[in-house]
Amino acid sequence: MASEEQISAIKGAKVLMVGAGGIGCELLKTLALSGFQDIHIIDMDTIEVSNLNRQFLFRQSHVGQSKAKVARDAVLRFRPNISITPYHANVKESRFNVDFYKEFDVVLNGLDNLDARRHVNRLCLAADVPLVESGTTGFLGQVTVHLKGKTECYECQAKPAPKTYPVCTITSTPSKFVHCIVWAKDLLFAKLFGDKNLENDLNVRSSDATNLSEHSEDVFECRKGEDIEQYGRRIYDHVFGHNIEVALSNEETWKNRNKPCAIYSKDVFPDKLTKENGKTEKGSTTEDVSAMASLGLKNPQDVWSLAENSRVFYESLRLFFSKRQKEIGNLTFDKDDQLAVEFVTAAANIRASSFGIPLHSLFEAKGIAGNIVHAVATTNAIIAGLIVIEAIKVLKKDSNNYRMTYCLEHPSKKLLLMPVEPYEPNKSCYVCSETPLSLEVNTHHSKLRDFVEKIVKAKLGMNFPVIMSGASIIYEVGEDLEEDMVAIYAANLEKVKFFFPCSKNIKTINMNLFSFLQNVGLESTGIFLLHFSSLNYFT
Ligand SMILES: Nc1ncnc2c1ncn2[C@@H]1O[C@H](COP(=O)(O)OP(=O)(O)OP(=O)(O)O)[C@@H](O)[C@H]1O
Ligand SMILES: [Zn+2]
Repeated sequence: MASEEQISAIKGAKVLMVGAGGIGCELLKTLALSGFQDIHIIDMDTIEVSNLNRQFLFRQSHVGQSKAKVARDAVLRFRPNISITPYHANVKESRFNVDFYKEFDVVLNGLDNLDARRHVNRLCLAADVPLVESGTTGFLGQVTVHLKGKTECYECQAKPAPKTYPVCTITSTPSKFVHCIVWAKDLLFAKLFGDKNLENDLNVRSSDATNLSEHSEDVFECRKGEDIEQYGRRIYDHVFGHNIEVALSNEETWKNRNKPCAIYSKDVFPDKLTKENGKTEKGSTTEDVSAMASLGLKNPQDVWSLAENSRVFYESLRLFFSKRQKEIGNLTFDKDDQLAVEFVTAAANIRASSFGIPLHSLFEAKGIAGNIVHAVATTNAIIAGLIVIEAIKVLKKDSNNYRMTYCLEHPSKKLLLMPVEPYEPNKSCYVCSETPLSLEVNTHHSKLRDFVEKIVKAKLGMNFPVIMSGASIIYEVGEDLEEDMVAIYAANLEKVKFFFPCSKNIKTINMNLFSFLQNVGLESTGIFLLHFSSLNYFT
């Protein structure tokens, strides 16, 4: 039973929820049932069929509609007198600024990605609003409380980087199915359907005997007069045949490894592919276009033979070029894109077959390709309950009792929920502390672009950096910049030794990154130190 004090804290509170997915649906319901009366909710997504098994506020008829709006309507049906304000929007939009955050007593995150979490963390710090952060993966979950100056912020501890694999394992010596998936998804799929200008480690030159005269052309481009079947066969033979033979020619590589075998289309494809595969043209929308459907393959849990994978490979390629041509050049792999999953599954299996690695079903391949750990609705419900418990403590300013709680898969000391006292802020956190952060950059080689892209944006997560040298802006990102300024900034990005000052003395450049004030001290050695002072977020 809630005490009088709790009830009045809840009733008077204005809360912001970010995310109306698995955790968000549970959270909105629990907040409403706990007596919260003024809830704002931001979610940028629309409802997908795959959400329905656990995001219980949504029904089949809602597919395609805003999650935030449908979640609101569903909850108002059983709590008609409370106020729920939905925003079908990205939380990173500029309208959700410090002033917007300041209106709330507490912010509750039910997000699924680091980028948005970091963004909300920084705005909560800037607005000095407490944040209750959460996450689940299968049976695991956690809820943490972040209060400026009192507890660590979301970014005080470095987050483990997603698993990566050495490039040579992916391109030359795969030994696990996941290596074949990464190859199919990040190299082959990206090369065929993604941005052609992006760097890619896949061998792009062909030295196939039929084409000696056109040696320099990109083998992944469709040639003049070539029909889609010829193109598909050529790609197949190049990546699964020719490239493997080239790899085999390097004897050293295979001394202590099993040799792969080259696979050519003529050995696995029936003669007239197009006729056989082209008979059914199901599907008119992007979501409906499916190689499995047109080939009559029904069960995504079946493991296909090499021949079946080869047919899916060709058919999905053909469907991309015939039904989704407009998207080619801009596609990135998406685990919810059926045709993309079919292509990647087939390509990974053919490669696996070549390297003697066991083949997998589309269902398994999709899980690996999308880094999917199947969501557990119960974990989301438990986590949502814990978020509300912490939110109430925040509202009562009961900071001595804040807890970070971990939801475990197996009991530890007979407990499945492990509460821990929150940690103190990390004194060297560049986001919430005032301690400068030092970075070393080799100014002889680094372009301003390297600095902006690799450090400021990728590493530090600054979305709209404004970089100043003395009083002048040398780089800026923004929606309403003049064209000539955009051109000047673009030119600045390409400058090497940009950081070399005219004078040999240490020079200070004021860096205003997302209105972060920063100083750059330059040393005459060509290495400079960057001092961050994160006092003035978003001011
Ligand atoms: N930048 C953002 N702005 C607003 N909402 C966001 C942002 N990033 C993620 N979200 C929302 O956070 C929610 C996270 O929910 P959840 O983890 O259940 O993911 P999902 O996309 O619904 O399901 P799944 O990824 O498991 O298929 C999603 O509804 C997503 O739209
Ligand atoms: Zn911090």
